[in-house]
Formats: sequence, C-alpha cells, structure tokens
Amino acid sequence: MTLRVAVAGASGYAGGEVLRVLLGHPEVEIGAVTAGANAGQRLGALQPHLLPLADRVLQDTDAEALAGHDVVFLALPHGQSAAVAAGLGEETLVIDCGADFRLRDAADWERFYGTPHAGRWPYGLPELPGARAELVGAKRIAVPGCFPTAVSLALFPAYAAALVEPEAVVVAATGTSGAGKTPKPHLLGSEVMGSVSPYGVGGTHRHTPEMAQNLTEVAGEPVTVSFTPHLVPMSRGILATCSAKARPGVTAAGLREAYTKALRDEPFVHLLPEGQWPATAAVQGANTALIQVALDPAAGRVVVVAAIDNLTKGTAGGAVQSMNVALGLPETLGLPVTGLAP
Ligand SMILES: NC(=O)C1=CN([C@@H]2O[C@H](COP(=O)(O)OP(=O)(O)OC[C@H]3O[C@@H](n4cnc5c(N)ncnc54)[C@H](OP(=O)(O)O)[C@@H]3O)[C@@H](O)[C@H]2O)C=CC1
Ligand SMILES: CC(=O)N[C@@H](CCC(=O)OP(=O)(O)O)C(=O)O
Repeated sequence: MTLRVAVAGASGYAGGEVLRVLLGHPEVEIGAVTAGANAGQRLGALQPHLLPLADRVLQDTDAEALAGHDVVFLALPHGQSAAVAAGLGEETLVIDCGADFRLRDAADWERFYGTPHAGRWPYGLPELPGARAELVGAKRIAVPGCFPTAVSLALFPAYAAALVEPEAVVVAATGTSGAGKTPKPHLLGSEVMGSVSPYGVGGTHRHTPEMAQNLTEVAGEPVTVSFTPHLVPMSRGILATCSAKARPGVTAAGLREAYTKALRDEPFVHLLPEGQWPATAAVQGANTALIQVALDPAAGRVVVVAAIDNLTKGTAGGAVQSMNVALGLPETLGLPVTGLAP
C-alpha cells in the first residue's frame, strides 16, 4: 500500500518533524505541503534539513491543496484544525497535531484556550489503556500535547494499578522548540541561554487539564495534577519528574512489577534497568520514551521520571505511530527508535 500524505503547517517545527519522520516511512509518498504566510516559498528555504523535499513549493492551506490524499497531518496553530478538517472527506484520515480535539470537557477547553470547544477525536497515545482499540480504523485522530505524552506515559501504570493517591505533582523541563517558530521576546537566545525559568505556574498551563483527563480515565476517579514546566536552554526534549503519594502497603518491588507489566510489550516506552535514569539526549529524534520509577520511603511517594523528544514521541512520531495503528499497519513501521546523543 502506498499512502499519499499531505502536511499542513509544513514550514513549522511540528510539520517539519512530521515530514522528517514520514521520509523514513516505507509506505508513504509525500503529497502537498502547505503553510500560511510562507506559502509560495521553497520548503528547502525554511526546512533545509528535509533535503529530499527541498524543491517542493509550499501551497496555501486550503481544501483544494489538501484534497486527494489518504492521510492529512495538520500542524497548525490552535483553533484552525476544525475548519480545515471540515473541508476534507470523511474517508481521509486526518491527524491533528494541535490541541483542538484533545479535551472531552468543553468547560476545560474554554477556560484554558478561550474559544468555543470543537469536540473530541480518538486520542493518539496508543499506550494508554483502551486507546489503541479506539484508534483502529479511526478517520480523525487528536495527537496529545507533548507534556501530557510524557506525564501520561510516566504515571498511567501507577494509576492503572491503583498504587498512588489521585494528586500528582509534576515538574518538567522543556526545550524551546515546543513554543513553535513564531518569534517571542522570552525565547531570544540571550534570554534562554544560561538560564532555567518556570512558566505556566499555579495550574495555568493549558496541558494541565489534558494530563488530569488522561490520568482520571485510567484511575477511574478524579485525579488532580499540579504542573510546573521550566524552559531550559536546549532546542528539543522534555524531562518530566512526576510524583504522587504511595497508597498504603506499596513496596518498591510491587511498584517495579507493575511498571514492568504495564510497559513490557510497548515498543516505544522503555522502563530502564534499576538505578539508570532517563535523559533527554538519549531520545533526541527518537519515537522513544524512557522511564524510571522509584519509591521514596521517607516521603511515602512514588517518583517517576520520563524523557521524550517533544517533537518526535511528543508530536510527529506519536502522530505517525497512531497513523500506523489506525490503518492496520505494523505500529512500529518507519519510526525511529535510536536517539542522537550526545
Ligand atoms: N512544537 C512542539 O513541540 C509541538 C507542537 N504541537 C502543535 O503543532 C502545531 C504547530 O506548532 P509548531 O510547529 O510548534 O508551530 P510553528 O509556529 O513552528 O508552525 C506553525 C505552522 O502553521 C502555519 N500557519 C500559521 N498560521 C497559519 C494560517 N493562518 N493558515 C495556515 N497555516 C498557518 C505556519 O506557516 P507559516 O510558516 O507560513 O507561518 C507553520 O507552518 C500547534 O498546534 C502546536 O500546538 C504539538 C505538540 C508539540
Ligand atoms: C517551550 C514551550 O512553550 N512549550 C510549549 C509546549 C506546548 C506544545 O507544543 O504543545 P501544544 O501542541 O499543546 O501546543 C508550551 O509549554 O506551551
């Protein structure tokens, strides 16, 4: 089967990474590549690393350009996906890297995004309990946010096995590419280099309800998440340190067994050997999440650390993994698992 695939937002970080991953997929032929203000430019002028596509010209993002494809990836700013998807046939698989269709709760959406809720599509994190089954045959997929990917993968085994209380605390470091290409003063090299700074503090980050939604569904009871992201001087990567109070009777051995069982059949999520901790360099460019878990007996808390590349497992790799699942292809087809360290 050769799939004809279009990418909208191909000049951006997420769209560029979708194209990089798709170039390694044996069943994909790249069709239209589209943008906004950069339509008319050569892709090579904006994404010089995508050498095989350098002479492609970016088209306007409209139904005409995106018609006639088996799969369309949307990597557009929040709030634009619904209108674009509406112009595409129901037989086209549409995979949205934006946030528009991730949340079930309209009130959560309106509070954090400030626009009317567009709805909810099958959620593109196949590792979550029940998610893979919902993705098989799906024609619309919502790719998770990058932080919710890392945090949900880190904590779902603990909630699935009822090992922790429903109040999680997450502190995460992220690189600058998560903020996209649009210039912003706080992302200037002179602001970011040599400094680490928190943002979205106090429950204000828009990924907070998405994490709570995922963990609540796994736990079967409401889970709250106190989330504090930090911007660090690197371009790619997320390191999320997640903790929650251990339920009475939880042991280090029981915890390890639960994580081993939950993750042993997952091709992209690896529980590291005891004593080895995840680092972002090891997953750069890979559709891989590295996980380690420990019991802090003095504090009575379970601590889980996860490392992902925000653009690969956190966006484009996860999106292509979900495409494979939806279309009945081998889930790992064409996906990189080797990082770029150092
Ligand atoms: N960066 C990341 O780590 C992640 C990003 N995402 C999501 O992916 C989406 C894209 O993010 P990202 O790549 O970081 O952002 P960028 O700013 O890097 O890219 C945005 C893309 O959208 C295009 N675009 C902007 N406005 C319009 C418009 N009015 N009409 C058509 N195209 C438009 C831009 O084209 P042009 O160049 O012409 O302006 C560009 O191709 C967002 O929804 C984001 O939330 C999801 C997970 C992680
Ligand atoms: C550094 C930085 O700003 N990171 C972004 C990552 C969000 C992201 O990319 O995910 P979405 O798809 O939900 O936009 C942020 O914290 O908002």
